[in-house]
Amino acid sequence: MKNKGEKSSVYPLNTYEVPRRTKPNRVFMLIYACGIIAIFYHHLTSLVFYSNHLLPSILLLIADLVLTFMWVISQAFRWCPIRRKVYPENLKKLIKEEDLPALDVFICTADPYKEPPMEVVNTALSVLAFDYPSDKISVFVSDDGGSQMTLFALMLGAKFAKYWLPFCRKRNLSKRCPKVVFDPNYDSDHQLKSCISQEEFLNMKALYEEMVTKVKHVMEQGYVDDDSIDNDEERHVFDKWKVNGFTRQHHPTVIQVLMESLKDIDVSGIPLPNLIYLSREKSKHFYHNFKAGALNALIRVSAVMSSAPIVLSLDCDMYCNNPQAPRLALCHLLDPVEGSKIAFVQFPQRYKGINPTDIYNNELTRPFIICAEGFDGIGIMNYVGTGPFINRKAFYGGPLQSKVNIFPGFNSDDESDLLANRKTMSSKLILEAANKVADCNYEQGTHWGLTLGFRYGSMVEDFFTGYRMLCEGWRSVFCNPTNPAFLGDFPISLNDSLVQVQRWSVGLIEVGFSKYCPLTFGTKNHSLLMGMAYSFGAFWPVLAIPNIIYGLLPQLFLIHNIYLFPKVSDKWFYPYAYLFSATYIQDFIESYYVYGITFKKWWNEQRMWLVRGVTCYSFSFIEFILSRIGISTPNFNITSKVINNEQQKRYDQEIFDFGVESPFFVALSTFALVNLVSFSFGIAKVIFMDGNLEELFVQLFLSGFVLVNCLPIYEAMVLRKDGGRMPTRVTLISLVITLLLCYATGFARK
Ligand SMILES: O=c1ccn([C@@H]2O[C@H](COP(=O)(O)OP(=O)(O)O[C@H]3O[C@H](CO)[C@@H](O)[C@H](O)[C@H]3O)[C@@H](O)[C@H]2O)c(=O)[nH]1
Ligand SMILES: [Mn+2]
Repeated sequence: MKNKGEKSSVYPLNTYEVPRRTKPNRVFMLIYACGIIAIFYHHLTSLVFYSNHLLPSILLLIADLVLTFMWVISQAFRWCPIRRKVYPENLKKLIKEEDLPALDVFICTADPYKEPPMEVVNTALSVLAFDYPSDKISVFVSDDGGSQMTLFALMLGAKFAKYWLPFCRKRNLSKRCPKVVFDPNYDSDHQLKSCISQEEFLNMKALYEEMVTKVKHVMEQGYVDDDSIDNDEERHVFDKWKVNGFTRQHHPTVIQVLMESLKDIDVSGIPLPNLIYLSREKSKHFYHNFKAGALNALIRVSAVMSSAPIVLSLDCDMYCNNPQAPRLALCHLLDPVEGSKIAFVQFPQRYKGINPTDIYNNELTRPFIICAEGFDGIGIMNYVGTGPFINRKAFYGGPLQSKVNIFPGFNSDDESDLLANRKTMSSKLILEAANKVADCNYEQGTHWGLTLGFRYGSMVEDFFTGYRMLCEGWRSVFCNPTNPAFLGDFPISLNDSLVQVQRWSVGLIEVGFSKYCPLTFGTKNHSLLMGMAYSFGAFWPVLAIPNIIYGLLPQLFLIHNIYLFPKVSDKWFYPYAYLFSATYIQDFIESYYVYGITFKKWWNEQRMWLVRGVTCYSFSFIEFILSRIGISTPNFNITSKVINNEQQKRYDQEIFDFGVESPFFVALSTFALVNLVSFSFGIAKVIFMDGNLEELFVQLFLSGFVLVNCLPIYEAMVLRKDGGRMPTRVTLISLVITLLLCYATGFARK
């Protein structure tokens, strides 16, 4: 690595390095481009002069055009990737502790049954315990599930925090999420053993477990019963749920201040942070815009109650793993030169409990780390929904705006009243104003969702909003400390994982095929490289096209003795062989040597690329088209964070989980069967019918390649007996479709 980011300052807050591979990468781009040109030359000449098989030739040309388009725009990531380093120790030299900026943390939850309230409490406690002045932290939990159980759990969490925060602070614990500290597997951490007496540890654990038991009881009941409540004041809080007609989809705003810095202190006498529960108003008559709507309500409510200049947004399952996180982010946000231009500092999405070879590629190192370093090199970073520290100003317009009105909708008299009353967060005036901005009709006729706050119109509000901020002239930065700042949950079953990626894909396509298409809008409003990099994100799902064409077409035609590629002895065979192997080899070298991804992990990632291509990427196109013609509206299917023991066991043993009768699996099984039939036919032909291997080599190789990728699918169809096997109905339906496809190809011979 070459160090290029050396700052002249004696106490730099951050530097960056340019990896040595950048120049070789650019040379490689040139050679690779020559290979692509050769293939297109061959395509055109063979299409014009010799094509006996017009339809498949055109389809293969389309597949290559899409692959080329995606390759070209993806080069933005390889152009000048960088790796940053931060120096939080220098922060102290530049800014006094009492001058550190205040921080508002947003935590979103939406369903107590898919997102257990104890998870939310753990996440909240892990950030309340940041290594940061307590009275500068305000945590706002948004509950789109409108659940009294979640509020109840947070109430207990607030009581527990009085003990928990001093406990963490006194020992300077490196992990501050109670669930992690009290996990029996965490015992190995010597830090705990060396600095806490066994008695103290057990006392704290007992307090935690008492809270868990109470929450469990309430969850079993489905409501907060009188026995679980300590006093009338608390009882009164839950009266709101007793009103007739209070449902998840239809209820008034609930705002509850659970801890208030100016009033509440912990057991060591230090002020506690602020903790606020918010469930914005929901009405059947207003579209609520899912998470983006929740976040906009949070921006406004927090503006009224605390208006910290820096905002951290987290999903409820993303607990803080590194209490230094705010200081690491400040190393960028307080940078004397660049700081004021930065809209957000993004930490990568990292997960706990990924199995050793990451069978479903949940880690997503390619988009979350490798592409992120590429983005960072062009001065921007993709916003990934959870883990960004955001400059509050960026929600209200570009970096050059002179005065930001963070109280839109209030006149200046109201505004000064609010500021004067700010000291007591739970004052009537503040609560009334906060309730007003959380109303579901508040946004009517305003610019919220259009040019203010989180932008509506895409299921990936994070990708879309971050992108629009950058188009307004902001910069953003990627921060990836060795000790991950946040760790979250991920779907442990294949179907859930595909459902999640389908939602992302729909959201990305919504951006790609809108007037904000990064290829035009981004390029014009920012830079060519940014347009390319963001387009790669927005058009990611179009990889389904080459995937399906290359995964089915040559195979189906092989069965009908039609050969679509040059013979091995033909000189045109070489560009194909070169591009195929160069793509995989480059990808592997980069993954293995630069990012330490083992061969098995890498192979699983390649497999998931194929799997997603035939399932969620393609299905997302169908969903997108259906929504455009008004047949359906995309829905935010919340990923379940509840552990199913049997599924968890299979996941830990690295066994694929099919098990449900999902349309994804019909598509996947059909894909696997076509390749099995084609490969068997090809081999039989070479061995028994004296077929010419030279002629059918490419098609046979492609079938064999997909076949190797699909081995777990055949196993799940035939050999397995457990709950994760391929359902028989899915196998039978796919078999019928496979036979139909093989038969129908006969008609498309010409
Ligand atoms: O109506 C809704 C739906 C979801 N959420 C919250 O959104 C977050 C993400 O939901 P999850 O089901 O976990 O989806 P993921 O696919 O894991 O989320 C990723 O993708 C989302 C965009 O699709 C981003 O918003 C997330 O930050 C990012 O982690 C959770 O905290 C939910 O509580 C809401 O607040 N309101
Ligand atoms: Mn999630």
